[in-house]
Order: sequence, then structure tokens, then C-alpha cells
Amino acid sequence: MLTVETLTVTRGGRTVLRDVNLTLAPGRTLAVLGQSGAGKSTLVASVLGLLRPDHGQVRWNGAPLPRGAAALVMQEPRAAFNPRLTLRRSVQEPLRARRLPDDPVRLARLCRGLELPPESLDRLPGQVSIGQAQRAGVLRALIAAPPLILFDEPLSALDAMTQKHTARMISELQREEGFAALVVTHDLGYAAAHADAIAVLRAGQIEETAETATFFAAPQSAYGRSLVEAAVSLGALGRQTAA
Ligand SMILES: Nc1ncnc2c1ncn2[C@@H]1O[C@H](COP(=O)(O)OP(=O)(O)OP(=O)(O)O)[C@@H](O)[C@H]1O
Repeated sequence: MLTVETLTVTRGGRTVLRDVNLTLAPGRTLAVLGQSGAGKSTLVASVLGLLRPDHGQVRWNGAPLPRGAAALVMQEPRAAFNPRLTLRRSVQEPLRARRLPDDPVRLARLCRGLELPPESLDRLPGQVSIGQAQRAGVLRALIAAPPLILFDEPLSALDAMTQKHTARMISELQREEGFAALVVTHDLGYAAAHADAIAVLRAGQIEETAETATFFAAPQSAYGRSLVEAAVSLGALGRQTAA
């Protein structure tokens, strides 16, 4: 269980996260919704332990998050990889980092789940499609079976069809593997379809958190309502979720 407790982070002299509280249980997906500059990437970096908070803490089962317990899927798939290494080398890097042996059976199963032809792993990141590169990014995050995976706008570099397909593959793998997923996104359609719970982040503060159906049926904060209304009017949400 991930708990983020009264997390406050300052960057460049400004408080960019203030008293953020979140919880996320294994097997569940929490979507953190927020617009550009809300502090989503700062939250991800803080959970990963890359930024030191001024105040508050990130815990996993009541203790500091162990090294290797969290993996990250970044927004830009190609930028996430060393351009000079084959995808296979990069994908297996988390195993090397943790001194774990290769597991060809697991690798083959994950490749199937992500519809990645095994031979695509022998190419360089620039030699596969963006969609394949992003799925290789998911593969790298999953390979060492971390209990927590953070996704920073994981689908925004992909076209709409590929987004839907990739999101379904990730959800299916989550059902099999049971990891907790924290997804920061401004994509309400994705959140409505794939998250169990929603947290709304605005200007570094959590405006509300709720189970997904509850949030979309009746957002409690004025900002949450405006996000849902904007998404409905853009056609990004099904009518059943219109508030
Ligand atoms: N290294 C930094 N130094 C100073 N300020 C920063 C730094 N990184 C981010 N910020 C500021 O912190 C705030 C939150 O940034 P952050 O990148 O976490 O937001 P975000 O919600 O992820 O936005 P986006 O969706 O555009 O990536 C912004 O106002 C940003 O300008």
C-alpha cells in the first residue's frame, strides 16, 4: 500500500506541492488529474524519491519505499531509452540493477501481453514505432515485477486508436500482475475508463479524491466539476459520465 502523507515540495523557491495526501492499494489504479503545471511530474519524482520533500513522506506498507519497488513509464517513449542500446538491453536493465536473473519465460509472456514481437527487442529505439517503443517502456517497468508502477502521461504521445489499445493491454497486465498503478494524466477519458479512483490536483494541492464512478457522477470541487464539464463538451467522456 502506497501512502503519501502531507507531502510538501518546493522547487525554485516556489511551493509546487502542498500537503498532498494519497493512498493506493495493490492492484488498483489511481489517476491524478491535473492541468499543465499542477505538479503532476513533481509528484511522480517525489514518490520515486528523486526529490526531497520539505515536509511529509512517501511510505510503502508503512516504511520508506524500498529501492526498486517503484518503476516509471515516461511520457516520451523514445526519450526514455538510450538511443544506442537495443530495446532488449534497456528492457533488461532493471533486472541487472537488482542482480536478478533473466527470465525468458516471463519476458515472452509480457511481450505477448503487450503485443510486442520478440524480434522488435533487437532493434534500437529509433527503429520501432512510437507505439512499440512505449510498450517496450511498459515492458521495462514490469520486467522486475515492482509492486508499484508510476505512469507519467503514458499515452499522450500515441494516436487515439493506439492509446485505447495500449491502455487495455496495460489494464489486462495489471489484472495478471497485481501492481498498484499511479497514473498522472490530463486525459479524463482514460481515467474514466481505467482508474479505480481519482485525485484532482490543482496548483499543487489535492482538491478532491473519490472512487472513479463517484467522481464522474458528482465531482465535489468546483475545479473537478469544470474538468468533467470540459471533457464532456469535448466528447472525451461517454454520456453516462456526464455530471
Ligand atoms: N526544476 C524546477 N525548478 C523550478 N520550478 C520547477 C521545476 N520543475 C517544475 N517546476 C515548477 O513546478 C510546477 C509544477 O511542475 P510539474 O512539472 O510538476 O507540473 P505538471 O503538472 O507535471 O505539468 P506538465 O503536465 O506540464 O508536465 C510548475 O509551476 C513548474 O514551473
